[in-house]
Amino acid sequence: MTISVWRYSHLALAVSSFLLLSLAALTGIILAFGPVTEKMQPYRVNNFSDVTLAQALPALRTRYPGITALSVDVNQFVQAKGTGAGEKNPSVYVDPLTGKVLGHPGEENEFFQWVTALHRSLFLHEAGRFFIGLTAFLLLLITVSGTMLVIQRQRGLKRFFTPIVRENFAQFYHVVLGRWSLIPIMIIALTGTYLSLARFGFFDTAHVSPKVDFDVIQAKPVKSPAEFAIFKKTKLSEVESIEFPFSEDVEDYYTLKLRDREVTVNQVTGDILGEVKYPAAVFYTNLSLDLHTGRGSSVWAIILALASGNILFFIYSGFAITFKRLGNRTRNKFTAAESRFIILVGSENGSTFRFAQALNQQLLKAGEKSFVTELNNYARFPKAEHLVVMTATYGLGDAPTNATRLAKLLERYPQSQPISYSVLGFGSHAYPDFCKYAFEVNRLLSHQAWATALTDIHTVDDKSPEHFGLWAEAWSQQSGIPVTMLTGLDLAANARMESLTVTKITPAAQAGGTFTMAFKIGSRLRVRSGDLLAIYPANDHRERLYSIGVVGKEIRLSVRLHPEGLGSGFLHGLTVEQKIRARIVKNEHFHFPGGVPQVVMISNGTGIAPFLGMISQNRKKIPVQLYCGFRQRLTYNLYQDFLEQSAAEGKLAAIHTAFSREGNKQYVSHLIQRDGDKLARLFENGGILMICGSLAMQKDVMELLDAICMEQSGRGVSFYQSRNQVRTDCY
Ligand SMILES: Cc1cc2nc3c(=O)[nH]c(=O)nc-3n(C[C@H](O)[C@H](O)[C@H](O)COP(=O)(O)O)c2cc1C
Repeated sequence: MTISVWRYSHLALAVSSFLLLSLAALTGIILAFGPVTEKMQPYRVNNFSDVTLAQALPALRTRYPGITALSVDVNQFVQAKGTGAGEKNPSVYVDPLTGKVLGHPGEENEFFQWVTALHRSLFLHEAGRFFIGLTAFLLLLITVSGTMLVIQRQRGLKRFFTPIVRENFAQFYHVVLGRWSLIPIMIIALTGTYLSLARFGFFDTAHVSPKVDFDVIQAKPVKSPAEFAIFKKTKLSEVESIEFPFSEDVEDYYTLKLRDREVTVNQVTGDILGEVKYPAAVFYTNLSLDLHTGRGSSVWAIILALASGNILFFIYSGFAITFKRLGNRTRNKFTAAESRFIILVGSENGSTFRFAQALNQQLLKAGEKSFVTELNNYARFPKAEHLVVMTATYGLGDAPTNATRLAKLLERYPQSQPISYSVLGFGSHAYPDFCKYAFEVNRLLSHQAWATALTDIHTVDDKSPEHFGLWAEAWSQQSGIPVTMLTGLDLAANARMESLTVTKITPAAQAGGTFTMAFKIGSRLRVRSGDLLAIYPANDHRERLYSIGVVGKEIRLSVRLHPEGLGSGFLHGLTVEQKIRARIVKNEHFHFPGGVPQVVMISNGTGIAPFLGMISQNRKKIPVQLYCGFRQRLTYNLYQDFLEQSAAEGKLAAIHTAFSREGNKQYVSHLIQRDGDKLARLFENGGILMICGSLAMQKDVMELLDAICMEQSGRGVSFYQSRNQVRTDCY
C-alpha cells in the first residue's frame, strides 16, 4: 500500500475525531490522577500479596463477630462491612491480619465524578457513550495508520526505532513521541473500544451463582476456618468480595467472589459446595478497566496521563504539519495551456513548492508566463518551451504522493512540440537513496522524443539554498532567462567576492581551441577541486561558471575559447599578474571522494580541469582511472606531462584517451563501451564514477552504462546514482 493511503486515512481519521479526542484526552489526564492519589492512602498492608484467607478470615471474625462481608478493591485495600467491636461505622478499612481499623471510606471526590461522567458519556447518557466509544475506535485506527506511516518512513519494522531526520519541530516530535507512546495509546484505544462494546452488551458478562444442594450438606468433620483447604490456598489478592455466613447454621455458607469464579464454602467442614467460572468476557472487561483507567497501578496511571498528553500534542503537531503542507501550495496567474514555462513539483511536505515558487516569481517578474503544479497534474502543455521538474524523494527512493502517476502520464500525453527540460532533485544524504526519484524522472524524460535536456540533473541536499542557487545559475545560463534574485534564497547578492591574481595563461591555438590558466590562492581562500569559479565578465548580473582544479597553491581552469564568448573571451584577454573579482561556488557533491576503493573519472574537453586537481590531491593513492576525450591530441598535450607525472607518482592508475578528430576518431563513449564490464564491477565494489564535460557526452555515457549495468546486475544506473556512486558536473 502506498504512503498516501495511510497518510490520507491518518489525516481523515484525525480530522473527524479531533474534538472528541481532545476532550477525552484532557479528561483522561485528569482522571489518571485518581488512581495516583488513591494509591497514596495508607490502607494497604505490607505483604498483602502473601495473605491467605486462612490467615485473614478467622482474625476478622474474632475482631468483628458481626461481620457480614469483606471486599478487596483494586488498590488492595480491605474493607470490612457489618458491625464490630465498638465500631459504629458499618464499613471500615482494616488490616486483614489483625483486624485493626486503618481508616474509613470517604465520599467520592465530586470533581472526579464530574470528569468521569464527561469522559464516559459527555453527560449525554447512552448517546454520549456511543460517541465516546466511536472516538476510541477512531483512535485505534489512527494508531494503526500512524504505525504504518512510521514503518514506511523507517523502511521496515526492524528499523522502527532508528533515529529519524529532523525536518522541523512538529514533524520530528510527532514521529518521535508517536513511536514512544504507540503502545500505551494503542492500549487506551483498544480497551476503550472494548469497554464501550461491553457496555452495549456485545459480550456476555452475565454469570450465575453456584447452586447449593442443601440435601448433601455435611456437618462433620468440624474444622476451624484456618484449616479449610480452600482458605489455605486462596490469597486475599485473588478476592473481590466475600459474604460471610448469616448465622452459625450449617446451611449458611461462605460465598467467595474471586477474580475469575464464584465459590461457596461450607462454614463447618470447609467443603466446596459449588463453583462457577465467570465467562471470559468478565476477565477481559476487568483487564480492560485496569488498563484503561490505571486503577491498579499508579505507574501505569502516570504512563496513561503522559500518553493522553501526547495525544493532545499529536493533534496540535498533526495540524501544524498539515497547514504547513497546504500553505506551501501555489496559486497560478496563468493557465497551464497558455504558459511557456511549466514547473512540475513532487513534494510530500510542501517545502519543494517554496523553491518552485521562487523560480515562478522570477519568471513572472521577467514578464514570462509560467505555471506551477504537481507532477501528478502532468498533461499536454501546448505552449510550453521549458519544463522544470523539482521533486523530492521518499520511502525507498520512491515518488512523493503527488508524483506517483508521472510515468503513466508521460506515456498518455506526449507533447506535440519540442520542450527543454531540467530536473532538480530535492533529498537528503541522510537517506541511502539520495534523490533517487529525481534521477528516475530524469531518466523518464530523457526517453521522451519531444524532450531535450537543458541542464544536467542537479540535486539539493537538505533544502540547501546554495545547491538550489547552483542549479538556478546553470539553468539561467542555458535558458537565457536571468534568475537572479531568488527571494530569500539568493546567495549571489550576499556572496563574498575574491580578488584573484592570474599566475599563468597559455594562449589558445585558435578559436574553438582550449587554453589553460591559473590563479594564485590566497591563504584565506577555501577552495577545492570540483568547486566552481563564478566570474562577472561584464561587471553586471551575468555570471559565468568554470570548474576548478586545485593544484598546489593554484586554481587551474581549462577554458574553451568560444567565438564571441563572453566569459572565455574575457579570460583569454587576461594577462599574468592581472586581478579579477570572482567568487567561489562550493560544489560539495563533486569533490574527490575519500575512503572509497576505486574512482573512475570521465571527461571530455575542458571537463578535465577538476580532475587534474583531484588527481594531484590523491595522496592516499586511491586507484583512479581517467577516461578523457579531446578533439585533437594537441589539446591533450596541455595535460600530458602532468598526467604522466601523476601516474609515475602512483596518483593515477591508468589514462585512457580518445580523439574525435584524429587517428581512429573515437569518442570517450567508445572507451566506455570497450570497458563496460570493468565499470559495472566498479559499482558493485562500491567505487565512484565522476563525469565532467558536455551534457551530450554525459547522456551517451549514461545510456551506455544503464544498458551495461542492467545486463550485468539487473539494476539501472539510476540505482547507483541514488547511492551517490555517480557524480556529475556537466554543462
Ligand atoms: C520519511 C522521509 C523519507 C525520505 N526519504 C528520502 C530518500 O529516500 N531519499 C532522499 O534523497 N531524501 C529523502 N527524504 C528527504 C526529502 O526528500 C527532503 O527533505 C525533501 O527536501 C522534502 O521535500 P518536501 O518538503 O517538498 O516533501 C525523506 C524525507 C522523509 C521525511
